[in-house]
Amino acid sequence: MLGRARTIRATQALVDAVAILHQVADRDRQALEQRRADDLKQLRAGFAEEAGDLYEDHAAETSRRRTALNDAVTTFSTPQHDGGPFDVAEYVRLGQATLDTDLPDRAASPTIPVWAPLLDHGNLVLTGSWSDTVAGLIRSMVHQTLTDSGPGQVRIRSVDPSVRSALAAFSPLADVRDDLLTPPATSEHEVEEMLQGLLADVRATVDMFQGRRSTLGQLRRETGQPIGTYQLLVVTDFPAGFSRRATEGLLNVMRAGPAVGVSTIVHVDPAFRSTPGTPAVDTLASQAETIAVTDQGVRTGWLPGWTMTPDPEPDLTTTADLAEKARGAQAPQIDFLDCQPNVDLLSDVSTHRLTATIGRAGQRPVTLTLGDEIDQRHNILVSGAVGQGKSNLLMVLIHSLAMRYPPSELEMHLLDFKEGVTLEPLGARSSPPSWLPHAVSIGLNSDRTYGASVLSHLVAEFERRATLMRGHGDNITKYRLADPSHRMPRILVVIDEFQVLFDADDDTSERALADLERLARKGRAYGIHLVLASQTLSGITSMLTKQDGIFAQFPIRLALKNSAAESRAVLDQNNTAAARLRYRGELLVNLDFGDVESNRRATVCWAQDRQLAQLRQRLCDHSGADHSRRPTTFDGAHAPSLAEAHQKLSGIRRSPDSTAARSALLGTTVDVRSEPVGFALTADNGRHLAVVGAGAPRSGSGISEADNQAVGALQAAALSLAAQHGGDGAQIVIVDLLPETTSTACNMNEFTNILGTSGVTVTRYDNKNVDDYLISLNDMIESRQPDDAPVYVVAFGLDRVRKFRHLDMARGATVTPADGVHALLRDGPPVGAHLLAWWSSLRVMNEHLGLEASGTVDGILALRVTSNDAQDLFGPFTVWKPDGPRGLLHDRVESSEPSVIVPFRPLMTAQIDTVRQMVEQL
Ligand SMILES: Nc1ncnc2c1ncn2[C@@H]1O[C@H](COP(=O)(O)OP(=O)(O)OP(=O)(O)O)[C@@H](O)[C@H]1O
Repeated sequence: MLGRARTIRATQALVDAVAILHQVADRDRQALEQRRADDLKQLRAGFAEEAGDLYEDHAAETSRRRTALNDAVTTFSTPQHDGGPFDVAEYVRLGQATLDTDLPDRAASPTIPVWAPLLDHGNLVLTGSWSDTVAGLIRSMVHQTLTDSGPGQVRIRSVDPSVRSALAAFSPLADVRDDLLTPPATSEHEVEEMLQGLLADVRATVDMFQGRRSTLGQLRRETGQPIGTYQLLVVTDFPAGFSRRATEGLLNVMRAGPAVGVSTIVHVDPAFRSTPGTPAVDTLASQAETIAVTDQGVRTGWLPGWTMTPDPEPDLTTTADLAEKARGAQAPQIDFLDCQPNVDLLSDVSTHRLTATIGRAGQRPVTLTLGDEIDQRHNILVSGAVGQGKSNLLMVLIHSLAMRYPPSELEMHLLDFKEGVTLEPLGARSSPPSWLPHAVSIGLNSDRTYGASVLSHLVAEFERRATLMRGHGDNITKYRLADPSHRMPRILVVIDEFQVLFDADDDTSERALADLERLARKGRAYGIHLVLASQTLSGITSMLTKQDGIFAQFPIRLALKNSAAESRAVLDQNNTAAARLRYRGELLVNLDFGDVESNRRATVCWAQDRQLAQLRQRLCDHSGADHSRRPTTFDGAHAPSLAEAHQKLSGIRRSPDSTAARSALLGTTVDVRSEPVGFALTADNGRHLAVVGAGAPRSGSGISEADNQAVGALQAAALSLAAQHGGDGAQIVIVDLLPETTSTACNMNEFTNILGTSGVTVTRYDNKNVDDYLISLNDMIESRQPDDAPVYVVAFGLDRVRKFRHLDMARGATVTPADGVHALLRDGPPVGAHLLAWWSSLRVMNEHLGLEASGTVDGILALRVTSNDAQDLFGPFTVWKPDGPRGLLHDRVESSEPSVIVPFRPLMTAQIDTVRQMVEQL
């Protein structure tokens, strides 16, 4: 602002000074001519002395005036720019002008800096044959336009039919954003197209002015928003390449453009002839200030009588810096809370609609309405390239809604498929409570299985609602109006990077797509609204359009800056406007399925993490921070700890009935409820569990032995069984054949000690005595009675038994360890004996089980096994690519298909005391 005020004052001063100087110059010239004549006369008359004085007087006078003028323009020669987005190069400096005089001492002539009005003010027409001077002047003007305007503010377009490539040095800008420097138009057709595009831009901005007489700069300053777009069109060798239509277009752009941010520099080469019937060059010149480059020098139309010496060309190597600045350009921030309307916290009802305020367009708030019966806009599609403000936009949308509606009016399911922490603070881990009370489930680092399960949960909810509503109208509004006591919150489902759901061509993808389609088409009636966000929609559009266009159910399109291809994907085939956005946080709001006519530019308000946390704290306070309503958080990258396993045990009470089935807890479901998953150990034959596959990746994954999933699953199983039995005489036999490093990393010693405090009898075997123990199982099973207290053999690393089928005759053995294990497998469950064992290799497990025991194990938990092994285990159609902490659990009796679980982590060193205390309190 300051810079502009100074610029205006300085401009005025300059104009005044130049006017004075013109008068002076004219008077001087007349006087000079008169005096010259007199001089000659006098000289001839021999009065040489007097003539000398006269010349001296003139030199002194002009020097005095020059000093005064230079003083007047000093401010102007150093324009003030604060580097903000509102800066615009209103004037560009061309060089120094010297007053044409016939004085013998030209150095004594006055000189002034020459500034040309440009953006927001006018156009320039530069005539002269193509030369270094012409090229230099053009480059200098473009360079200043870019340096003196806010970064990324001005787009340069060019018409270059003779391929002069005068602007080649600015090409780094095109790498930042293809619209910052578009390829030059060279053919007549391209020139016409470019001018049509510019005219459309001009018209769109004129519309935005709504009849106000103003310039774009004034409008921006008034609104505090970088609305509209500044563009500089550079034409070389006019009229070459210009058809009559293009010339008329150019004239229109020159006439109407400057006030709305489009200025033009036209180089006219007198060597080129115009197409007959086209407006003459003079007509162009009437819309511009003129500069003439001739052999006699450079003259400007606005300083007649002065000759200009152009400034040296600027250092064009700095264009890379300009490009870098443009890359980092950011919209002015609009505070999230300032942007929100003045409504009471958590006081709105969602019977008719949901309303959120996400930013501003000029001074007007940008409000989105979902679910309204008249507008029929129910779902939102969001896109934005990396780092363009998508996370912020989603957080703004979520929190704007959360402020208005209480959780009884609005519930949310939030899913994030990218590795990120955006949603994490919304989960229930925070203290004091600052989670999002509206969130039912939050999926961080979600995987496809989880995503698909959220969608099927929502489909189930939708069906539940459909049944409820029967007889009360066919949509949520009617249902709620029919009887105000009907409580039915609307549900908002936000899925960031949702395309990940369709990454593979498999069952999960198919299921997810089918559910998503149902929700998108029918969910609206039941108050379920989808917000799907993505960086890269273009890859999946074809897939989604094949399904009869899911996107046709998403009237609201929100596009942050992205490539032209993405812009087409999120908006419309003909709509590349998102590629021309300039800032992070600048948004194209389109409420009409991406139709190009409905584009509206806005700036998303900016929500700071701390501000949102405080807001959520207030929301938690207001809604009573009902702990039973904490969101369930599923973090795909993390396995639940044993301490959490223990918390989940609170649901599994000790049963006084000793014959009741006990459940060995192994992990949690990959779904909205994130529930404990157990394997029931009943007295039926086959109730054993085999864990198979590597428990941790071999190397380089960042997952260490301390996270060994096989150990974690079996520790949780043992701990949960102990919790269910306590002191009823049950036994847990730990067979620890783990390599020492794994055993130590997973705190097996501490774990066994803790288990011992639970009331069950714990015994432990290792490599040294495992053979004898396994052999003894044969007799043990034979001697047991059905009423005996259960015994659970929990074997960690059974494939490390070296002499599994070895009959040790030397010691008089009559059975092998294999016989003992087979006896347990075959006959154990009816007499309360169960095996839970881990083999890291499927081959070894098959060898161990052999024909004798095949089919005697109902439960298989596969960890890191190959796809072939997974198909051997679960059937030829199984797709299993374990990535992260996941296991595929199949209870062959209970279900026809395996399901994905997240196995618990082994006992962590940091949790030893916590888990010990928990077990002591059982
Ligand atoms: N509306 C906005 N106003 C001001 N600054 C913003 C706005 N939106 C984003 N920014 C700036 O851009 C940065 C990136 O924003 P954000 O994390 O939302 O981007 P993103 O598109 O989600 O990025 P990514 O996909 O890479 O995680 C923010 O840290 C902030 O500095």
